[in-house]
Amino acid sequence: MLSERQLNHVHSGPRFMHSSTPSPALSRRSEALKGSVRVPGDKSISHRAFMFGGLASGETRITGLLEGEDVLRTGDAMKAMGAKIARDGNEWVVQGTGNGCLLQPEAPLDFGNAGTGVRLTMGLVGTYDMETRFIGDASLSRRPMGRVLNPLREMGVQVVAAEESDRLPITLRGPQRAAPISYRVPMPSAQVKSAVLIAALNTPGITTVIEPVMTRDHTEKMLTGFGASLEVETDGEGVRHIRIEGEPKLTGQVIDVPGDPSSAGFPLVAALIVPGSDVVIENALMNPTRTGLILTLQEMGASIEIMNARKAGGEDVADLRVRHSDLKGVTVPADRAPSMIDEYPVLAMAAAFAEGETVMEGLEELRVKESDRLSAVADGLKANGVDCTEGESTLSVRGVPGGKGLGGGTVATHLDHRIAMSFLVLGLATEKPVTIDDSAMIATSFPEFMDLMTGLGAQIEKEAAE
Ligand SMILES: O=C(O)C1=C[C@@H](OP(=O)(O)O)[C@@H](O)[C@H](O)C1
Ligand SMILES: C=C(OP(=O)(O)O)C(=O)O
Repeated sequence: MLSERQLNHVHSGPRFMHSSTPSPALSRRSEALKGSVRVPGDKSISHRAFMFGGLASGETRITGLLEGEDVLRTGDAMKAMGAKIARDGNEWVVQGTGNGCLLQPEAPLDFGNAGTGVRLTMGLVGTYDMETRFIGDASLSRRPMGRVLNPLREMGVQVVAAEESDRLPITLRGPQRAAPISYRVPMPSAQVKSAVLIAALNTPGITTVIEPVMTRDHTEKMLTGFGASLEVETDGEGVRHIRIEGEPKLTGQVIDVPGDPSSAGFPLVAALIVPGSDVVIENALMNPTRTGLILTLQEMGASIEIMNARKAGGEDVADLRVRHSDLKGVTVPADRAPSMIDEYPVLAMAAAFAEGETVMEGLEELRVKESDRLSAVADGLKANGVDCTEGESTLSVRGVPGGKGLGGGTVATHLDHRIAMSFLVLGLATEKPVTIDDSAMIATSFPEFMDLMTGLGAQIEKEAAE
């Protein structure tokens, strides 16, 4: 069910702002978690489903869409540029404008907290001969946008206005005819790769994106599904060369969005750390660019059974049976980071209960997420008695199996949904409760989080604000 806040969002467009009153929450040591759950649809695929559906000719029908605030804002942006989007029972129905036919929005596009939404949409509209203004909340306005603006500048896009160091609010003005480029992505980022590939949709000729380290490949797969001509070649060094032909005809599709493996990480880690737990998470996306958390937890000794592995809509999916496990610390190599980039906060919670030390390497990208996640995790762990060390791009956590003496602290979430959910998971197995200063941002990616977790037996409650 959509909340009133979400319905307003989709039906009347602009605009709620995150409430200025924080909504603290608390979790406490819980009895065994039991049951079977379905996590909401994958956020990355949901953003792209609205975006490509809104651009394609004809109708796109989407089931399993994540109805989180981030995705709904992408839907609003597509509507502001001419797409028609409506919910019809369990489906979302999108009538696209046709590739190359987006309209100039009348008001700034407000992406709230969503990095994916704003960065991919900058690619989408940057090459249009029109002016578009992008805004976001305090968290998004602190995040770097130069990583997307730089390749767009090479394609002929003008950055008419931006805050210092290419931060939001930003106004783009596209050229009459964009120039195709060959662009080597300087950091492992699916958002940057995707922004350039999407910009190529309104650019004549062949655009090439060179990706030294493979990141999630939803843009490549989905654009191909919508009819774009896209070729991927991996060279002897494992570097991917992605070539896309400009100005393709895109045609509406039927999309079934699988469960978000990043959201699955929360009930999954909760089941591992709460004694006696036995939980099934159904229909989780198992795309190999997204499964780093499962691999790492298995190396730590986690009991995660992958059941009913199958294909759905061109993606691997499976059900995961997770049972409480005695975990041991491991070293997580830097090259695994792209396949679990959003999962480090919740991995750190598992590490807090593992025997010995867990060392996570190659975490520099965590500093530019909704918050500086490296600091936010380290500070929250310390506030709850967990011994850890924050390096420039590393985090080491020394766990306490059983959680004795842990908890009792309040965590600053810095407008970051994953920090909020991770620490609520921590408190399910610490001796003392864990409090978070604000749970409101959970609605950006996992609106059902509280109900789903309490349904499994987790003791999580909202607290009255001070
Ligand atoms: O392309 C995407 O859908 C995403 C890419 C990742 O960001 P980066 O590209 O910044 O690594 C990830 O953190 C984000 O949650 C979703
Ligand atoms: C980093 C995330 O999202 P985004 O970059 O879209 O804000 C996330 O969901 O963890």
